[in-house]
Formats: sequence, structure tokens, C-alpha cells
Amino acid sequence: MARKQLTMAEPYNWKEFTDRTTLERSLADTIVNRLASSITKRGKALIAVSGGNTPKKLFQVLSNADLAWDRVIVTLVDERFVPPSSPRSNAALVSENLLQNKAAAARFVPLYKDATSLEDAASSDSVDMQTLPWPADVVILGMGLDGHTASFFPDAGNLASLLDSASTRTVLPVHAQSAGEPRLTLSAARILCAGFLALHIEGSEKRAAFEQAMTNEPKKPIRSVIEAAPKPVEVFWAP
Ligand SMILES: O=C(O)[C@H](O)[C@@H](O)[C@H](O)[C@H](O)COP(=O)(O)O
Repeated sequence: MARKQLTMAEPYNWKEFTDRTTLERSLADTIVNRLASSITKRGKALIAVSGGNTPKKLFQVLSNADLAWDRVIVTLVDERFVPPSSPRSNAALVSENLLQNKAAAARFVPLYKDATSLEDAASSDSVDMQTLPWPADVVILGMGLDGHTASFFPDAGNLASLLDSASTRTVLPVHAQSAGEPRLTLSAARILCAGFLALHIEGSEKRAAFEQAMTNEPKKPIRSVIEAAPKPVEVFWAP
């Protein structure tokens, strides 16, 4: 039973599940349907996924889904500025959990590249990734307890640029004390134009953090993204 929204004007749809397995199956089905529909319409599909711990099981479920994966391009919402050999790498997480089984046929476009600086890597990504079939059909966001999403950390020096829905950049660099390491992130502009934009969070702490982020001031990045979205963001939550 979905949580009753506070007002009709909520910019998100809360989808509550009894357990994480049920959530993962439902979200995976929705993702596959969206990607299959895009393949039917335009012969290809683009999905951007977040890293971190939450999506690992979802990736494993997705990897076994029946889909023309050879028509699917998978990229990242954000990446720590580390090589794929690092245990902190989101590219490694995706390669080890999503790009397996049937989904191994998908094309993966990473964000990390061995560049002289974070800024050079972000600029080069932005150029290289222009050729991807934007808008993304699916973007799956995560959220930290501090209300960050993607690598839009509240203490990022360039947060306004990261959140600028009119940005012409595809990938931006992020330096934020709270991020752990320098990051590369899709711009909000690219995230917000997704055909299907979902937030995947689990556990009571994340639910509380989400509810606080959506009401407290100053606005947390997740609230800025949700309020800027042209249509309600689908929030998938399980205890
Ligand atoms: O690179 C990352 O860490 C993610 O893209 C980030 O935005 C993540 O979604 C949140 O930090 C939640 O991470 P957890 O799922 O590990 O709580």
C-alpha cells in the first residue's frame, strides 16, 4: 500500500513495498519495460544507474531479465574518481553485478578515465558522451543520509552548477569534503530529462532522511532534483 501523499502537489510518487526483494522485482520489471519500449521505438535504449550499496541486488535481478540487451547502453549517474580496479569503483560494481548473464550483451559507457585531472576527465566525458542517445530512457538515483543524490553533495563547491537544469554539460567534476573522494557526475540537466526517473532507497533511516530532506531548509540536493523534475519522480522504498 503506497504511503498517502501529504498533498496532491507532491512532486514524487511514493511506492512502498513490504520487502526489498519485492521492490527489486517491481523496479526491475519497470526498468525492463521502459527499455524494451524504447528499443521498439528507436532501436536502442539508454539507462544510467547509481552506485553505492543499495542497487547491488537490483542489478543482479536485472542481469537475468529477458531483453534485447545488445541494444542497451548502460552508463553511470556518477563515479568516484578511481580506476575500475578500485573497490570504490561504481564501474566495477556495475560490471560485477549488472553486466553479467543476459545483460552481459549490453554496451557499458564508464565515467572514469585516466586523465591528468578530474576536470579534464569531466570535460572529455562531456564531449564523448554527447553522442549517446539522450534523453536517457531510465535513470535510477540513490540517496545518501545527507540528502545527496548522484554526486550532488550538499558541500560541493559547484553545487549550483551541478543542479543547473539548463546546463549544457553532460558530466561535471565534484570536489566535496563529504564525498570521500573526487567525483564525476551526470549533470542534473541530463538526469532530469529521463523518460523514467526513479529514486531507490531502502531502510527506515533513508525513509526518515528523505522525509526530512523534502521538508527542511536549506533544501537538500535530492529535494532540488525532485522539485525540478518535469514529472513526479518515482520513489521506490522498502524497509
Ligand atoms: O557513487 C555513489 O555512492 C552513488 O551514486 C551515490 O549517489 C549513492 O546513490 C548514495 O551515496 C547512496 O549510496 P548507498 O546505496 O550506498 O547508501
